[in-house]
Amino acid sequence: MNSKTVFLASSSPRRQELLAQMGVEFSVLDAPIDETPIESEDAAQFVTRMAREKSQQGAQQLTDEGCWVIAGDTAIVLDGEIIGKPEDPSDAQRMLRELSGRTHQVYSSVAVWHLGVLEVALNITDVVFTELAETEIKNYIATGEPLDKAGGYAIQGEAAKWIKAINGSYYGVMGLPIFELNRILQEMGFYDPV
Ligand SMILES: Cc1cn([C@H]2C[C@H](O)[C@@H](COP(=O)(O)OP(=O)(O)OP(=O)(O)O)O2)c(=O)[nH]c1=O
Repeated sequence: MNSKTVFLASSSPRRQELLAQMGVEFSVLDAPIDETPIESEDAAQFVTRMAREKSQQGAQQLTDEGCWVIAGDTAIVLDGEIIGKPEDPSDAQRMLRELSGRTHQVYSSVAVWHLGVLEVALNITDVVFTELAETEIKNYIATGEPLDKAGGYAIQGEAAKWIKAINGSYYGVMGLPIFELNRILQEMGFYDPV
């Protein structure tokens, strides 16, 4: 049992579910930041900066330096271009048409803040999508599932049936690269020695 005080700076139910799956006990913090990419940065720089800023924002709300603050960010990358979350159903339709029959990358970062030290890791996973018919896209959008997800789909939801293969981390695609997070926590001395 680990008695550390942990905060997850995220409103994402997926990140909450995956951190709980790791066996970490935590409270949730709302850490809103400006999520606009800077023109000069690439996808890797963008998603790692987002996770860093979310965890720093969360840490600023706390008075106890000894707390642990975890945050993450997930973006879809197609032909080197970052695809964020759809703004509305027609934006989701545009994204799913673009992803149809192609392989894209999911960039998923995780950052941990503790005692003023910040560590960040990035997972990049290839996702192979089958060809999608217009009616499939329409019906999927009607479920509401795409709207709060990067790229307009959820691997853990109905979109699972369209994913031929992934090369990388399922948990990264879902929103929290668990393996990388565990490694950072080990390196930062989160776990009690056995
Ligand atoms: C690709 C993909 C993304 N997603 C989700 C994970 C994230 O919640 C979301 C990406 O948006 P993010 O901006 O990374 O996160 P968020 O706004 O949901 O939460 P917060 O910033 O407060 O931490 O997309 C899935 O649930 N399944 C998937 O297959």
